Amino acid sequence: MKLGEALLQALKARGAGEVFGIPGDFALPFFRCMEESAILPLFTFSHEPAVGFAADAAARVRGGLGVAAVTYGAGAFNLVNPIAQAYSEKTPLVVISGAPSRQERSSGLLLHHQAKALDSQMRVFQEITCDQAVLDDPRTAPALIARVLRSCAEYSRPVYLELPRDMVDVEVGPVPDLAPTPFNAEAMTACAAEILARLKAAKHPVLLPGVEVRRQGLESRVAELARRLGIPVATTFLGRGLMIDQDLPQLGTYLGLAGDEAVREAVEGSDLVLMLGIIVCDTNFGVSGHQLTPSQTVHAVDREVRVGHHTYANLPLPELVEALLSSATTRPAPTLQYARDLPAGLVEDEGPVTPLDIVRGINDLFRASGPMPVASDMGDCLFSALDLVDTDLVAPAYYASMGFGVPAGLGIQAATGRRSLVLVGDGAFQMTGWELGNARRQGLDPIVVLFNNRSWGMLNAFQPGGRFNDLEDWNYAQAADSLGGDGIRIRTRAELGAALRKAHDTRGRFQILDVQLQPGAVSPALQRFVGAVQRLSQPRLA
Ligand SMILES: Cc1ncc(Cc2csc(CCOP(=O)(O)OP(=O)(O)O)c2C)c(N)n1
Ligand SMILES: [Mg+2]
Repeated sequence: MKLGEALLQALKARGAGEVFGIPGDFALPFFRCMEESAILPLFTFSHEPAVGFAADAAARVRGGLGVAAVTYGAGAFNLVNPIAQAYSEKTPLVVISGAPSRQERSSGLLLHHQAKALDSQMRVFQEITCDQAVLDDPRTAPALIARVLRSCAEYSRPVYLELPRDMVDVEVGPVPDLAPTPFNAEAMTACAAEILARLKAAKHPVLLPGVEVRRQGLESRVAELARRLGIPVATTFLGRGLMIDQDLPQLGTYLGLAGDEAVREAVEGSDLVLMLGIIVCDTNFGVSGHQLTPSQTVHAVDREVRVGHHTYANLPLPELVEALLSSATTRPAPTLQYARDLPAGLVEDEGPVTPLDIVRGINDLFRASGPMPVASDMGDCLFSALDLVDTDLVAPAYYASMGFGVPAGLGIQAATGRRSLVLVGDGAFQMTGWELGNARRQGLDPIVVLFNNRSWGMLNAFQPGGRFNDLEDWNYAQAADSLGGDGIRIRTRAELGAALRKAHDTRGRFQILDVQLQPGAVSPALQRFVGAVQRLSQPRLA
């Protein structure tokens, strides 16, 4: 089999559903191979950041691997930011970069697209991926592909494959199926026993599932564990949208001082917080009223399990969950006091629209017509998304790069066939919103709700008064038609309600709802975060 085809077959066999990419001369043979073999559908964009964001969202929403294919140098370096985000937020994403041929590398010439040296690109990607390989030898390429793709899945992090353009059509053997990386079964048993003993002794245990639970397809098994152990479940800022389809004793989303006080007390006052696949970062725990201590937590992430003050190495999360389930004794379900009533009932009058009105309108639409998968960008839209009804939600809630929303909405529909709803601010839309021009030819038609406050408003909320945050209004609705979609400017709540229903009923063309927000109008969630940060920045009384 040709190396290019062997690689595509191996990706498909391991859960990839499509490739997102932009070609270049170093990648032309691989793009031709993709088109002629049709092993995986190819979706192309106009700028590589969108390629990375779309591949990231595809992996998050569907599971399996996301795939981003680019050319060497100018293409791959454009991809660094989205891959850094995928690394930080633990998305299993495969970067395939075309590269100079073996003959070109030994020509003695400086090659176009190269940076400092021919392997500079590899060195950059070593910082934002968990495994890498150059496929420059047909004898080793299949085994390298197998190893790197296994790392991608087991560590739920991006990986990097460099594919010299003269290698794509070289005959290779099949990519072997590798057994999972082994682990110490005795250590797994001991670890599970120790966790269960701590849970048994705990009076108010809480389970916090994190992104690894979604990335490794463990939501139903973790839900079964919560039910079996009778432990209430809380999600985090980054884990918003997790466990929504599970019949569970759900507390809600833990946001520290910026969230629901009852949820905060349940988590911070717990004598055992079981954190499975959680990233312990500032957006998850930065506004905590009380920082969780090792004595009150068990934390499993990145194949390590920290129990109190000691750590078990190389214990994969899926097997840990099964080990806990196999020995867990059934305990009664917790009596839950917390049921959050989410914003709804948009008043469709002539009043100006606020971010909370947008949430009300979307929640009304989802309750009337069924939820859509949501992609949120960074900005106040991300905080607004916290108050959406339960639905599949992908959002950069930790690395927090702008530009994610529209490409992610396109990636969701490419990967699942489900039309997405995108939440994006005007600043982030200016970065990647124009990728909507690639929607129609590829059969994609997201609904884009644009929070237009004519500013980098979130920054104003944290540090008011900077004129440098002001933006011009580019009249995004007017641009829609030239890009192949429909757009409408919305000034009142009545216009918002009607536009959401019309957009939902219009298929085949993307929809831009350019919602004019009053300057300074922010979501309650962002207001709570700003208040919590200010509260924590006050000198603490001794
Ligand atoms: C790639 C990148 N560059 C800068 C920044 C820093 C930033 C975080 S939030 C923000 C303003 C976002 O403005 P927008 O209009 O989209 O949304 P809103 O605040 O609701 O008005 C900036 C510039 C980030 N996070 N990513
Ligand atoms: Mg804005």
